[in-house]
Amino acid sequence: MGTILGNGKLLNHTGDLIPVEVLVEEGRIVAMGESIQRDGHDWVDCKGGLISAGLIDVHVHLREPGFEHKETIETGAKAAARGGFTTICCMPNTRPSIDSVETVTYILDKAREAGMARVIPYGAITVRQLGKELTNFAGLKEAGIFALTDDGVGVQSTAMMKKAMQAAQELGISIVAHCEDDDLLIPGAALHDGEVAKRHGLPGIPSESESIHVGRDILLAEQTGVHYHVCHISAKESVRLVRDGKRAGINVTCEVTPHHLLLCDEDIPENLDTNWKMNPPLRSREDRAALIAGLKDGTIDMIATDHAPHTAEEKANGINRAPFGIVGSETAFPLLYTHFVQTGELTLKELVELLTIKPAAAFGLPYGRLEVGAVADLTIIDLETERTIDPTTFASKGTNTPFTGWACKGWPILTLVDGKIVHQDV
Ligand SMILES: NC(=O)N[C@@H](CC(=O)O)C(=O)O
Ligand SMILES: [Zn+2]
Ligand SMILES: [Zn+2]
Repeated sequence: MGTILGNGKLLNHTGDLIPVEVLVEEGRIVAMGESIQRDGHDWVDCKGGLISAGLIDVHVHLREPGFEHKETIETGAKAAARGGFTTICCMPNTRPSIDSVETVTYILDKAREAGMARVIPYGAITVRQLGKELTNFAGLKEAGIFALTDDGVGVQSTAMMKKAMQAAQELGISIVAHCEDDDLLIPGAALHDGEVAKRHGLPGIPSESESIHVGRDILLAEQTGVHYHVCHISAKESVRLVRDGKRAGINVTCEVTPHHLLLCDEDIPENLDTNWKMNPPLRSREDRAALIAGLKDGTIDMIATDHAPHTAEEKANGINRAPFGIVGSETAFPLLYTHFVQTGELTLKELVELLTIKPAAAFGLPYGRLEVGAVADLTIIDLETERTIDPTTFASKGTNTPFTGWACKGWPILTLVDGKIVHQDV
């Protein structure tokens, strides 16, 4: 006995929406067609919504272990399921950081218990993310990490990064980088180093603090042959470097966040609401345009949220002292659908691919495809009903979003992981 997802729509090869039913049995998609024999199967009404392969988010912060007041694996994986994400990859800047087999195993166990989105942890590149000593890559790989990163901080030493890439390449693990050169940072800087920071009399975070690492690392990736992936790309120079790297045949990929695609520093409210403070910062209008251009021409491979929950108390510390980061799991698809697909900037097919098959392909994940035989990770999205973003309804512990009150369509109403319903709002 299986479950039929009925009354749904499928994006076909030409990008048209056609009626579809999907039969799920024992965690797999076993049939798809305009109409499937009832045969005593359960039947779930998709209410005319889009049936997509489950969304994949390669960049989230789940905060556990160590910062459970901000988020737990359970609340973060639930928030992801609510946002239509079936696979999420969690960052190692926890306490302890994810730099040992024990912590990887702890997270995988907790995630299994939660039974929400599938969670695949990153392993840290360096012990305690201090940039001094490489972690046990082979052990971490064996324990089940997604890839290696020190996200939260940049790897400052060029020699350390080169050593990491050589070792990762030999083991077939990707190196994922938070690109930030600390030498170029002014302590307390919270906004992009541009007109807006200047107008407020604040020190800025320069674009080069990101792009210098992007350039450095692409050259090292060329030398070492590793798959190198840039986190949350934000500056136009970084986009150019990735584009040039790809043209030169270097194995480089990158992600962009919904907030860097939707917002720029000019949008930050005059009161400097700390829900607009994130790392990297919202950059200039031209940077934002370069990100959109990069997304369209294939330079940018995927969209990832950088879901970074913090408590309201922490965020109440003023623009200089509040922590960097905003939540994203529960608003990503509706924001992107409303502001890129409905406006004609991207097709629905392009958006879905940027959140499914593109991240899966870049990292070799066996998910992201809607086809018979595939793992039944599925997301059903209501493309019609408009709702307003309301953080009080979030499953995440974090309510730190600049998008409160934004009216959107494209809300995920049903999420299945391994054929099991993990979110249902129909
Ligand atoms: N993006 C952020 O602004 N913050 C992240 C760290 C990170 O992604 O670098 C966090 O852990 O809060
Ligand atoms: Zn980062
Ligand atoms: Zn991050």
